This record gives sequence, structure tokens and C-alpha cells, in this order.
Amino acid sequence: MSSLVKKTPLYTAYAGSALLETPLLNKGSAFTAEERLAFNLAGLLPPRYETIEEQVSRAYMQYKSFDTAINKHIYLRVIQDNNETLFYRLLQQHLEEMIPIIYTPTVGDACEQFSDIYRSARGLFISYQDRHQLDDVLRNATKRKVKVIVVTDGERVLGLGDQGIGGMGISIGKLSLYTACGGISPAYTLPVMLDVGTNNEKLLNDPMYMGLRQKRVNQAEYDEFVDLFIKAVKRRWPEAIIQFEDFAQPNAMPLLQRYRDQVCCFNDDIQGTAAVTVGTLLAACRSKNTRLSEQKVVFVGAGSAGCGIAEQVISQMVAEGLSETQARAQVYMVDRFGLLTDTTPGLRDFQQALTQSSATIAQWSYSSEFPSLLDVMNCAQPGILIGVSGQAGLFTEAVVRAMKKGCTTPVIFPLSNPSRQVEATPEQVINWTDGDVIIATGSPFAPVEFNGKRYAIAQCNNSYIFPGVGLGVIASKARLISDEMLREASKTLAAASPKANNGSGGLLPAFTELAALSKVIAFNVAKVAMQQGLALELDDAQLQQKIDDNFWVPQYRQYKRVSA
Ligand SMILES: O=C([O-])CC(=O)C(=O)O
Ligand SMILES: [Mg+2]
Repeated sequence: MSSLVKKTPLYTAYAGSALLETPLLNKGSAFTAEERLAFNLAGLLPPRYETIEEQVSRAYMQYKSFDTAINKHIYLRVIQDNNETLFYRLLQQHLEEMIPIIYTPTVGDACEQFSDIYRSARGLFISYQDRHQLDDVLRNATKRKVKVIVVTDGERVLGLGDQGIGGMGISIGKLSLYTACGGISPAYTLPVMLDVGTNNEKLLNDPMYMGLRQKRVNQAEYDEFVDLFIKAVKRRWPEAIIQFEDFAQPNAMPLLQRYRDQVCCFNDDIQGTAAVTVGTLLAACRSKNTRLSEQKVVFVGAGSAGCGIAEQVISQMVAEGLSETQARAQVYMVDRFGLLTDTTPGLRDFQQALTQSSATIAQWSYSSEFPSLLDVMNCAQPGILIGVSGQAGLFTEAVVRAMKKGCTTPVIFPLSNPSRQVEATPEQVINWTDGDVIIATGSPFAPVEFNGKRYAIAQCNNSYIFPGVGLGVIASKARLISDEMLREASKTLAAASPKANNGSGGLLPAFTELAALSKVIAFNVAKVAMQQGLALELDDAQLQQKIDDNFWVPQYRQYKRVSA
């Protein structure tokens, strides 16, 4: 492994039970004889010295003893809160099996049941009531040198709506992937939950609910609070990346626009999802010997995520040679009232440039006020269908069959998370297209057998993008995260597609390749940041060295004691 394995000892003043209770430092039974002596651990641990491999075997045996995904999740979180090195070593060895447990889909259940399954503290819960003491709150964080913050207000968690304080689950899950797949040391990551109340009645009436028991604060209070938070972060950790996660539509885009030129931040649901989707679309088009600019693309779900992807698709079409007008004419946004057209009332500002002209649809035959998804399939005959609606079942048999009639090998991405919110299951899509389809989902799905053929289901999830982008930003000390940097991440992902490169295999690399892929994404993204004058100036060898130096591997270091 080219990553740096730190051979130098780590000096710490922690000792005795305090050392065992510090998850970043705890080694449990792996503390050596000398360390047990030096750190006053005698008698606090069973006498046998174990290696991390032995600890992993026990932990895996225990993991296997749990029958349900949520209990496996709870168990892994307990290990994480007890011994982070062991947690990541266990994860590294069983990555494909455990990612769906610590991340989507199980993390959705963990968010919904957050207060019920709560075990111990992690990250920062910053409530609206703390707004005048944010510097103190940030100083209380157990991590001193924070490089990545994933912050949510829990208002739109995956496709599950307002989960209030339960949103903390998604911040924790994303950061676990930053470490497992992007090599960011857990010592540098901080999950944050901004608790401004919840409008979820079920939570407000739940005696177990641990968040503020009030309705969400009003818009002016909210904006002021978020602003105080961003400023406090800027004072405490000026270089930290702030990843906005699972904010509801009315806040997601405005917050991104307000802060993206001031602080090193991005919105994972808008920009991360757009980057992974465009990358996966490029791979799909390449494996079909076509170009994105030759396709008509239909989106179901015209929220900030759908519109964010649509704008990136348009940029890509323009980069391939279309005029902007041509590109926009090839993109169709459908929401619950039907196709967005220039006569649709009440459009949000980010939807306005994504409408179809009434002149185009005047030639269509449709019966309701605005063309339905099925009408769009029949009349526009798109080659690509993308679901970001958060609504299960919207890709009906009629819709998929109509699409198949109008094109060869449709590209269908039901992306809503977690699995139960998916617009159609891979099995349905494969059945309704007689197996002639390129498919990717947002949450993981098992391979599908159809007519003796096995279809691997690519997981088009932003986890292909953010760990590598984060690593690149940290390694190059980039000040901001530009669209060009994210576009480079998409291109790098597309270039790694086994199916596009070899004609067979998965549309996207396996999750087990993610650490290696993240390093390549980091390198390419950092190069773009440098070209744009946003980062340190490094030559290729220096940059690679920085990436390797920043790539943490889960191994115990030797400890030496310093007096407190
Ligand atoms: O967390 C995921 O799996 C993808 C994502 O950002 C979302 O659905 O909000
Ligand atoms: Mg999200």
C-alpha cells in the first residue's frame, strides 16, 4: 500500500480508563505490555494481548450473530464509538457487506429510529438555543483539528422527509465513508446536526424523541442561525470542508449559493449527486457507443437534486458541441403535476430555465393540463430516464414499456434512496425491458437473473464522488470547490467504468475499488483546483505524496506518554 503508515509514536497524556474511553486512541486488548505499564492500564483489560486481526475476527463473529440490518448497524456504531481503528479495520475487510449497513439503505432506518437506538454521543448537536455560544460549542468538539464537517438540519433525510435530530445518522454515515473510502482520518471528521426543531408530528409526539420539541424556527431565524454557524466554523477551522447534507429544497440551493464563494463547501445532494450521475451517464453512453449530447433525458423529480443534475447534463451536452438552447430542448423535467413547461405556474427560480416550450408540446397529444410522464415517454421518446423523486413506484410498467418502444437499450436510473423509495426495482425494469436496459440505482440492489443472464446493478451514489473530492481538497488545500472540480470527478469516474472500458462487467467500479478510485479523483480534482488558482501549487509528484500522506489506514500506532 502506497499510503503512509505512520511508524512514529504518538504522544498522549491520556491514561487509564480515560484512554480506553477515547475511541480515537483506544486499542482495547491490543495495548502492549509496555503500554499497559506506561499508561496505567494494568488490571483494566483481560490479560491476553491481541492483534487487530484477532480483534476483527471476534467483532465479525459478533456482527454475524445479529439477524437484522438495524441491529448490525447498532453493533457497528457501538464499535465505532469504542474503538475507531478497529471499526475501520473491520469495515475495510468486509466493505461490500457492511456499506449497506452503515450507509444507505440501513442508515435510513437508523435516522428514523435515531432516538430509540441512541447509545452514546458522537459529533455536535447544535440546537437553535445554543446560537449565542457557538464558539464554546465548537470548542467542546472531541476533535481538535477538523478538516471535514458534514452538516444537516435533518429536514429532508434521503427520501424520508423531516427526521429532525435523526439527521445526525446521515452525517455520521457519510463521514464513515469519507474515512473508509477517502482515507480521511477519523481524527479530522466532525458530524454536525443543526437542531432547529422538526415539523414531523410523529417525532414531536414521541416521548423518546431527543431533539428540540418544537416546530422548525421561521426562515429569518433559520438563516441567521446557519450564518452564525458558518462564521463560527470559519473562525475555529478556517480550512475545513463543509458538506451540506439533506437540507430541504427551499434551503438547499440558497445556502449553497450564499456560501460557495466564501467557504470551502458543497451540497452533496445537488452537486455530489449531479457529479456521480453525469459520470455514470457518460459511462452508460460510452458503453452504448453514443454521446450524452445525442440523447433526450427525462427527470422525474424537479427539486434541487433533479435540477442540479439536469444543469450538469446540459453543461456536458454543451461541452460536447450543442448550443445551450439545443441542450435545454433535450432535457425534460417532470414533477407531480407533469412536465414543466413555460406555462407551469409557481416555478422556483432554479426550475425556470428547465422548462419545455409550449410550442414544442403543442404538437404532442395528451389529455391532462400538462403532459404526464407516460405522455413524455410516448411523445419525446427519450433514451435516458432518471428518478430523483423520493417516491416509490413512479416508473410504472406502462412508462418503462413505452420508453423501450421509443429507443434502443434505454438507460434507466431510479436513484431515490433508501431502497424502499426507489421509482422501480431493478428486477421490474429488467423484466419490462426484456433485459435490454442499462440500469443504475442510488441504493444497493442485489444482481438480477433474467433469461439466464446475470445483471449487476451499479450503485450511482454520491459516495463515488465526495470521498475523493474531499481528499483532493485536503491534499491541495483548495480554498473553494468549483463546478469544474466536480466535473473532473465525474470524468474520472466515467473513465473507470469496467463496462465502458471492456464491454463487460459493472457500469461502475465495485465499492471495494473506491479507495483506489478516490485517490485518482483526488489527484485530478486537485489539479483542476490548482489550474484555477484555488489551491497550493504542487508538481505531480508532490501532489501524489500529499494524497498518500493524507490517506489514513486503520492500524494501531505505538503510544508514548507525555505528562498532562
Ligand atoms: O445518502 C445517500 O445515499 C445519497 C444521498 O445523498 C441522498 O439520497 O440524500
Ligand atoms: Mg443526501
